[in-house]
Amino acid sequence: MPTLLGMFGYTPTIYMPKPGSKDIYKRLKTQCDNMGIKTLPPSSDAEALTTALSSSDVILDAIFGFSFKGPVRPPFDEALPSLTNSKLPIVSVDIPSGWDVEAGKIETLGLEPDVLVSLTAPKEGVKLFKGRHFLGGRFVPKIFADKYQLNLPEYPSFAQIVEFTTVDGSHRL
Ligand SMILES: NC(=O)C1=CN([C@@H]2O[C@H](COP(=O)(O)OP(=O)(O)OC[C@H]3O[C@@H](n4cnc5c(N)ncnc54)[C@H](O)[C@@H]3O)[C@@H](O)[C@H]2O)[C@@H](O)CC1
Repeated sequence: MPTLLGMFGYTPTIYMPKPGSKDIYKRLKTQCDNMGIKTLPPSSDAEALTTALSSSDVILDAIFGFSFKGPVRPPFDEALPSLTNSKLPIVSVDIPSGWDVEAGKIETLGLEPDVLVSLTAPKEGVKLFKGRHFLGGRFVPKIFADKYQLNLPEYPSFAQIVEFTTVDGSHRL
């Protein structure tokens, strides 16, 4: 994601307090370095994050994924409140960080994003999400969507993203 943002002319700063040990994380970090995208130095406190937030416009939350299980351990137990307290708009990827994939926001530290971009299909835990809600990841074959009654919205034309609408057809917010 940061590499795409860089290509579209944004200047993201990455918060990754513990360098990822998986090969995929290492390769993504190399791509970001090669594009001159800044990563905050690994740290166990949230000071650098708070400083970076003071000169940021929006938070793109991709900290925890659908396999997250609470409670939130350090250093994220400090980082999540810093993100919330910044009052910046938050866009979460797939599931807001700190939310349980099925039970939803059961952790008090869980983020309250303004926008959620669900991938492939919205997860059970975001049923009560009230902000703007988009769906991306347009690769579910109709046979699976029907079989599992995913009830996915129609993507217009060649779009790779679609916004969920309310029952009266208007967009949320
Ligand atoms: N894993 C996947 O297949 C995909 C992940 N995506 C997104 O990528 C982001 C990261 O997803 P991951 O699946 O890597 O996320 P995980 O929730 O598996 O882990 C992210 C990091 O958080 C740490 N962590 C997990 N539980 C914790 C807890 N309770 N307290 C403190 N630290 C904890 C893990 O050790 C890991 O370093 C998310 O926004 C997710 O939605 C999507 O972009 C696409 C597919």
